[in-house]
Amino acid sequence: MSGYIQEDIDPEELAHRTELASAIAGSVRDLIDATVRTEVGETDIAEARRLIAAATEILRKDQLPGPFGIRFNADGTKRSWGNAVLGRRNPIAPPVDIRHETEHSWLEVDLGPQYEGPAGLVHGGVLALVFDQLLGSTAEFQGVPGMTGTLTVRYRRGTPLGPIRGEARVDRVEGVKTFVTGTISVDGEVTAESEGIFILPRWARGEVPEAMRKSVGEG
Ligand SMILES: CCCCCCCCCCCC(=O)SCCNC(=O)CCNC(=O)[C@H](O)C(C)(C)COP(=O)(O)OP(=O)(O)OC[C@H]1O[C@@H](n2cnc3c(N)ncnc32)[C@H](O)[C@@H]1OP(=O)(O)O
Repeated sequence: MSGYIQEDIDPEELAHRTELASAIAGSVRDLIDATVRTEVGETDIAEARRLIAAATEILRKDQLPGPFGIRFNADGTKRSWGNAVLGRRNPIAPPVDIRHETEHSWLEVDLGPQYEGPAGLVHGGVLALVFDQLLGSTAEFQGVPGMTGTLTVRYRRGTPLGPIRGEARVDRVEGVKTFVTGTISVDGEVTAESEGIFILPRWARGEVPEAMRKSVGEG
């Protein structure tokens, strides 16, 4: 499966690259927030655009020919830096850190004004995005990974922008299908719930490298 790249990098160098990735993405996240909420006038907008164009030109000096993909060391250590939810180097990603316990997985993340849907509330598609990753990662961690076949979300009440908590657990496994359920809550109150069916695709059912197989559905 293309897009999965084995790329052995020694731990010290990897820590350095991770720091750089997080730093540039953090700066751009700040820029996104500043852009959404700016009230400055035409002159400042023109000046900001000139500086952004200069920064873009610097980053364009050396680019990947396509998306980042999923890169892993021989030991299975994985980098999904382009992932829309987890991606360390993707300013679109909050980014989310998913924690795995024996029975369940969880995350806490602050969703700011760039994720707005209804006034002051998180966009429903963004919540679906977070669920997709949380539930998919939960299936992967439990050793029953898959790609999202079906994801349903029930929005029980509006989710205010700000800190949210997500939790998920595997409900059951039927053959190649893993059923995962989860909730998103704010201040202990559930605002949305979800069920996902994660299916181990045909290409991953045979002999594929373990690190790649473990990545299916995790991103
Ligand atoms: C490439 C990089 C990877 C790695 C990708 C990693 C990135 C992941 C990022 C986070 C998660 C995502 O967003 S994933 C991206 C969004 N999802 C996708 O793009 C998936 C697109 N769809 C597909 O690739 C495929 O349709 C699959 C894998 C879902 C299923 O195809 P398949 O593998 O051929 O399945 P098949 O053998 O026919 O069926 C197996 C069983 O599942 C049932 N089944 C089949 N489809 C569905 C379905 N949509 N919803 C429910 N159930 C279904 C069948 O009835 C059958 O049940 P029974 O007869 O056994 O009872």
